[in-house]
Amino acid sequence: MDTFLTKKRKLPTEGASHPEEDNETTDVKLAILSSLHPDIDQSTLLDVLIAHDGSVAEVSAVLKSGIPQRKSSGPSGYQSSLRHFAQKGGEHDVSSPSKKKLISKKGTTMYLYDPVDVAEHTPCTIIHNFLPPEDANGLLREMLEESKTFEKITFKLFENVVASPHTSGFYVESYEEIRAQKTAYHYNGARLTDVRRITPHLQKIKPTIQAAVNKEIEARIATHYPNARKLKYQSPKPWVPNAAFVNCYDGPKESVGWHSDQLTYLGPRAVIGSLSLGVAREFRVRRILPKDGAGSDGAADSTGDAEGQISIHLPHNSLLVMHAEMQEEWKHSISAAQAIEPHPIAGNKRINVTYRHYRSSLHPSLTPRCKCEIPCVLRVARRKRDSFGKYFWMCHSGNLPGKDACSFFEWAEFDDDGDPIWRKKTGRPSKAS
Ligand SMILES: O=C(O)CCC(=O)C(=O)O
Ligand SMILES: [Fe+2]
Repeated sequence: MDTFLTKKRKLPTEGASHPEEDNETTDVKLAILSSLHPDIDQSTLLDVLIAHDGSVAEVSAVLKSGIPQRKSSGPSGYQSSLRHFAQKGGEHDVSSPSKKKLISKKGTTMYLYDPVDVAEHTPCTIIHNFLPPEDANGLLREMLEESKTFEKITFKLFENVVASPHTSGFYVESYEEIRAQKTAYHYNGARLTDVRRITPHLQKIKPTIQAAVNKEIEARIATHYPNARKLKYQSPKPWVPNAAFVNCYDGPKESVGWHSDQLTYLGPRAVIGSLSLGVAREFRVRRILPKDGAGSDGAADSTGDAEGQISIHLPHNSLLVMHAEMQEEWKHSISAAQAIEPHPIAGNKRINVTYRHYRSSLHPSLTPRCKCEIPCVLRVARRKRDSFGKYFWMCHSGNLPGKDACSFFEWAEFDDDGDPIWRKKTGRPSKAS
């Protein structure tokens, strides 16, 4: 358990009810709490401390009111819910997550383990022990074998070519699709060379993933979206994955930096089903706010990071659903770990499979081409309040070493279901199917 916690991290000082607590380090606070509550283990105390903005007095008061103890016999990563500890506003009001009192403050990380907490505080839902164990292990073994030939993705960062801090593979359903991926699709301005046919285990679990993700989407709409209706631009059709990206993180230092997933082929309000296998790691999410606008608590700053990070614990055989509000409004990452708990099958490795739905209406033969004659990338505006959330097409050859992006820019239009509307006469259909 301790392997997932960074004990040296600082807790928030703002909002502490006793100013004298401000200069205490986390370790000192934990030591105080430990001596007051010897029956509660340190990592649970740490989570409660974070949930209460680092206030020892507040935590102690809450704990005295009688708290269920952390179960030591649970699976790796099990923790009692924050619900037992954090006194939050609007806990039962799930219709609008924005109304809830935020307990993740700027500069801090809130650690979540319980699926109810994840659904409440993030744009994700998580299902633990998702597949029958033999299916999860079968897929893990298959992907560990596949990952021996995975490569790092290289991309241009300013003028340098850098390699992703993990390796990956990309799987589609047919040889025809492999050919299309290699000839028509572009990622960061370049074509993929390593595209693979879906494997027997990836294929076998696809219907289970599909059914679960659709169920989670329905539940999300019913409980979290205004008037219990799908979001504008979200597809009304059932989610049917037709591609899978597989990542392999070999050891605690392998990671993926802060990003949101490219919407070019998934379209607006995309939903992604993400299965974790092997070593448990931390998935971090943070909300993006316009740099010139105030956040929900009026605390926007120049980085747009007004609410702090939330860390979701991803154990072996857990399915994380990234919902329709995620890619546009949040960023995510897999942070490097201080230490990991080796997995009996995977050793130090974590395998992550993200199932995605590529929209036929966003096939690169239909989307705008820039002056470099490359199909454009679809982005969402996030810098300014006025244009926040608007989609646009732009050149992505600036991602290629030795090339600069051309000046192509076009606002993107979508119908209510997220399929593109083409108004200009550029040879594209007036409305793609
Ligand atoms: O490994 C994960 O859980 C996330 C991977 C990811 O964000 C991606 O492939 O885009
Ligand atoms: Fe991602």
